[in-house]
Amino acid sequence: MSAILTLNAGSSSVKFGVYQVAEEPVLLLKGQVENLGPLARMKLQGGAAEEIGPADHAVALHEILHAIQPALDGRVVMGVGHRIVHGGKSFGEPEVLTERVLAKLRTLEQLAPLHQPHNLAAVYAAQKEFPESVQIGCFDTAFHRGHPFVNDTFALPRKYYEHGVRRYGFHGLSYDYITSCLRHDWPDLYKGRVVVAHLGNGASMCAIRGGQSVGSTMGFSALDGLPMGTRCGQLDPGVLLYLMAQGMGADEISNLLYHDSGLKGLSEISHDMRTLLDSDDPRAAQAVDYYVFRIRRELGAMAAILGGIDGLVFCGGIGEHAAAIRARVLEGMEFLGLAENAAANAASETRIGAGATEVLVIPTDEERVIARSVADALLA
Ligand SMILES: Nc1ncnc2c1ncn2[C@@H]1O[C@H](COP(=O)(O)OP(=O)(O)O)[C@@H](O)[C@H]1O
Ligand SMILES: CC(=O)OP(=O)(O)O
Ligand SMILES: [Mg+2]
Repeated sequence: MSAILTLNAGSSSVKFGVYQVAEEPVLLLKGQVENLGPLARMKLQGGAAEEIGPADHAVALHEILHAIQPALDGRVVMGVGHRIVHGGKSFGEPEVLTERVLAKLRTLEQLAPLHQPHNLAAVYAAQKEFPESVQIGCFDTAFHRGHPFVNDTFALPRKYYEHGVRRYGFHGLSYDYITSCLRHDWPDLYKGRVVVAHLGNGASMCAIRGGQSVGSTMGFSALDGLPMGTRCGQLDPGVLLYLMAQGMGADEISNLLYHDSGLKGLSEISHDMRTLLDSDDPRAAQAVDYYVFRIRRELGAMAAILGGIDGLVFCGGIGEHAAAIRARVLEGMEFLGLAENAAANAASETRIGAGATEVLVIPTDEERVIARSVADALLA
């Protein structure tokens, strides 16, 4: 009997899944090491979170390889599927991770420093642990490769576009999963105009028409668009010029924008939405205000790109669990047909809208999208 393992190294967690190989893979075990840092937790689906002490991505991976043994129950891991955040302009489909492909992906590490090095480290670890298995890379950027030119470019001299300075967009595996749910359960919505808000530790929004991405708030790197746990979101490039003129170097600026900004930087308290919502510190309230303001602003932009919207979907850790944030995003949005069904929202039900535009909460499942791609490769 054979199995598929999926590994999804995010900026604050490593999520994993074990599946029985089948055209629609059968889930055997799912879990995550979350809150990476001094107080990381291992959480298996259906179980309570267990403190595992300090863990970075490497420790998390080690713990995961240990935790999956009972679920494998003697099954051989035939394929390991990896979330690879940046596929650059070359990769629009899942790829077998040969040495040639990996060499290309290493050149993109600088564009996604919170993810790409960890994604690739997981590949090397899996190659070692499961030498007989095929490694498949599934790219966050792939879902957006069909963007129209105006949404794929910056207004820089053309040669930069040719060199790959483009608006790639990310969270594509999540959008792919949400789109597959719409196709299955909400076929009319699938054919229509939908905005998906993936609000996790990283956050972005995507405009989807007929199942195809036509716009994303994220751009060249996973810094652009919405503010995130520790990332700044959209920033006037003049700020960077100013900081450089003040004597800050590239590494220092990178650290500022990726690690010390966003909710953490604005609140000076935490990157974690739960902590901020529980706090009565005015700085926490201001950070949340800014977060909501930017989501609402981008919602307007996405609706304009689509020429109106038929549905809004919330997903990601915050999108799935923070009813207060969803309520504030929907407030006063009647001009887009959006209204909140307060009881349904408070209970995080699937349908939380009370207006003409459908509003859904759909738990995303990047692991399943990865597992499907591995199954396709194994069964081809
Ligand atoms: N009940 C909750 N209320 C508010 N925010 C939550 C809740 N549960 C999780 N979150 C937020 O979700 C974030 C993690 O989202 P997730 O999508 O799992 O992260 P990642 O981007 O690492 O994949 C946490 O930083 C936390 O702020
Ligand atoms: C691309 C990105 O920001 O991913 P995550 O939300 O997992 O950090
Ligand atoms: Mg994530």
